[in-house]
Amino acid sequence: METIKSLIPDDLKRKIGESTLETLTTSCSSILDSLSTLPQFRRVIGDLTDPELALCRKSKEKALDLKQQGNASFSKGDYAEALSFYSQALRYAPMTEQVMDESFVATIYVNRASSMHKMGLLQECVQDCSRAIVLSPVYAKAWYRRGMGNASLKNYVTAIRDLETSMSMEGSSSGKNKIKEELSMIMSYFSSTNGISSSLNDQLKNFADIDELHDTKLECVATPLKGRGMVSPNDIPPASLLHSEEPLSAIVVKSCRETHCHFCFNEVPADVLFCLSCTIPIYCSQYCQEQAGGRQFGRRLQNQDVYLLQKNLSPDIAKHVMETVLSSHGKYEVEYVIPEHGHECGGAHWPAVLPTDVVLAGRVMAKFKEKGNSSGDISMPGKTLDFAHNYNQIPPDSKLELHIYAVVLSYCIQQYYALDFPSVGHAASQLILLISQIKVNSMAVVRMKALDECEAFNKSSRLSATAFTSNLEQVQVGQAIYSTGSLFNHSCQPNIHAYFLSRTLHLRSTEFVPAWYPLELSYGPQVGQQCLKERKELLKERYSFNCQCRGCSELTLSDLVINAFRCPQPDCLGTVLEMVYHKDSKEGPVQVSGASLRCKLSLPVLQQKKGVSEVAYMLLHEANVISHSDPGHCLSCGSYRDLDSLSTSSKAAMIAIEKLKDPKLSDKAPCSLMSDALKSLSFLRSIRHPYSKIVAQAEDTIAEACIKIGELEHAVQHCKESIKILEKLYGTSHIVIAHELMKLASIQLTSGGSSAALCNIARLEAILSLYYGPHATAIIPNLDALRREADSLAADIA
Ligand SMILES: C[S@@+](CC[C@H](N)C(=O)[O-])C[C@H]1O[C@@H](n2cnc3c(N)ncnc32)[C@H](O)[C@@H]1O
Repeated sequence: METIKSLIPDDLKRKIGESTLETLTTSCSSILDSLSTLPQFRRVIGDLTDPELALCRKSKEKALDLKQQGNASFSKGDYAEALSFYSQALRYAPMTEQVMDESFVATIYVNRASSMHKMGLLQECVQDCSRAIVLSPVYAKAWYRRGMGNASLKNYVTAIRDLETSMSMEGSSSGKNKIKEELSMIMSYFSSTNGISSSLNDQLKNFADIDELHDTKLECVATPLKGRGMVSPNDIPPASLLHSEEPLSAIVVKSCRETHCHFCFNEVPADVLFCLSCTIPIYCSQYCQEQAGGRQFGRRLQNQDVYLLQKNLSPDIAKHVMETVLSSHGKYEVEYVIPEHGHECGGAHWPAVLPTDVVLAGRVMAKFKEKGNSSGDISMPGKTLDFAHNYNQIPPDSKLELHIYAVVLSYCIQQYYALDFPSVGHAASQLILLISQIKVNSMAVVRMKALDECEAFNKSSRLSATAFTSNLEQVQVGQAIYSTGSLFNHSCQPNIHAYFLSRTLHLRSTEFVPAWYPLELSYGPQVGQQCLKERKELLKERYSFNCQCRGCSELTLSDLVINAFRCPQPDCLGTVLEMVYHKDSKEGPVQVSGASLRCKLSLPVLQQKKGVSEVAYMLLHEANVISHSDPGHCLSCGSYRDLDSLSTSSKAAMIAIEKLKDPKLSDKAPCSLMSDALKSLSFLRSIRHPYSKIVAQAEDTIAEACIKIGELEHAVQHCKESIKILEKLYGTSHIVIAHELMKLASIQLTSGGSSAALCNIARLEAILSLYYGPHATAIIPNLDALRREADSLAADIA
């Protein structure tokens, strides 16, 4: 990007920076004229799109080398390392029908299956064997390993069939004898267990998704301040599932490229699959592989295969082979989908290099192209997608980047479709609008992250105090654009909650919403999380709009206390702020200003010692209050504090407390560190407002440290203090409170406070069902384990 930027003359940069929707076509024509003639630009495009230079090409030599390294690791007993080498070998092995060496790929699958069998990954082992069998139905070793995997899974009937099949295909007599031995052992075990088996299907049933019916009507209406928005003509009760939707297009984020499926965004299992044509995407299953790549895995049984099988094998065995191959192939209903990654892997690596937003725009464009847009006009989506783009509000430097990326993307896509991208400004301007639409409307697909301690907890049969010692974290795994989802506006005090199962968006009401009232979700910032000023800045920077939500047009209690100091008067709960809020002179949103602006409160009003929320209300709603209060004065009684020195000492106290987080300290935190932290906490309490978020964070950090050193009673106290503050900032039914309750309940369960824990678990369940309904178990890591523990305790108490 920087190379191309440097090639653009300064006057053109200025013209682009000042461009508006009206002048976009002209600025695009100018950049096309300027770049297309430059040899350096042609070289950059060549590097990105020339298959000969691509870094993502398959290579049988590399696959062979990796397979051998896998064999070496297997021989020395390092099965995890072997698994990783075999996976990399599969990544590089050519797999398209024309060039695939089927027996080579089948061997790697079986070798990987053997490593997984050794590691106890039994289902994954059986799956890899089935993949090998699809490629090479008469491969005796694949049947043998599948039989052994099924036997370990106690699927004895199938295991016996697999081993019989293997025996009938095995050429060597020593090999046949070995299989015979295994077979007789499994048969005798099978008869001794009376044929009890747990089939894979039985286990998979547990994962069935719960589908809720919902018939909420949604309508898109024009709003005075936020463009279009969504409402319902009916009253909506809390916790109603309002909407579910598949994305128009989606892409995995760069940080998750090696860990999460590039189609559904779930973490990949040990038997990870790869793109058949290039080495970039990874998939969790054949289904995702086909949806993204658009090609069938392996090959289907041909007529001559069937003939040969029937000729060479007994009818029973031939039937078992055909059923296995067909069930591995025909597991999913094949519907025509436009492959998401199909147009990207023609031997070029631009999808791995360009920013996520730009590649996502390319995906949307390719979908429109493949949906039968025969005109060859690849600039259609910008016109067709009816989404906001906010082009005029975008900062000048971002406009320049958009121009460059639009030109680069058009060359990349052009290479795959062998189209002549119209080298006119209008086409490029449509692409710019499409990328801007993606920036404004795409959503971050997120997952709740389980922490390391939680994993340990899951494995142990009894609850451990370290189970939920850290907060659950939301991590972004993908970026996706949804047709209806994009019409919901943002609120810092949302009344609906968005979450994702795989890549499907779900929207659920978190409170009662009357008919025709705006249904709004949060694009990120929320009241309680940051103060008004920070929220507004973030939305402006990330989405280029000035937030007009209910949380930003009325000053809330949370905004007045979140970063506040406490009043120096011991009996006053007033708040001392570093900045001053005032209402805009025009009837409109709250403006936030720095120290120079005055608060509109008269001294008599201040002297009445109003509560914080009353003061907040008057501050903005009573036109006659006059401003004479500088920052540093209590909003209730007017008393003064020196904020400069308080800020410095507050930061120093936080640093002392944060030292407890150092992972090197683990459970051996020296006493002096804890006593320093406790002194700092008590200092913070003396200067910060009792509802300040900084105090909540300090309480939380100390609670976690107390758990590490086994001081569970103290941990409970600090955790409770933190929750009390968070309730003031977010409200009592916010999802943040549920996460904290999860931690508190788990400590209480361990420290013997079982009835208090059960109460907290009941509260947490109520909040989770508001936000996630029956999907809570699928979303919140380890919730099931906590529920099991609570159930057994409830039974003990009863
Ligand atoms: C995802 S779109 C939502 C639908 C959009 N209002 C429309 O007409 O297409 C996001 C855009 O809606 C507007 N918007 C959403 N929430 C807003 C808010 N709280 N305040 C002001 N504008 C908002 C902004 O223009 C923003 O860039």
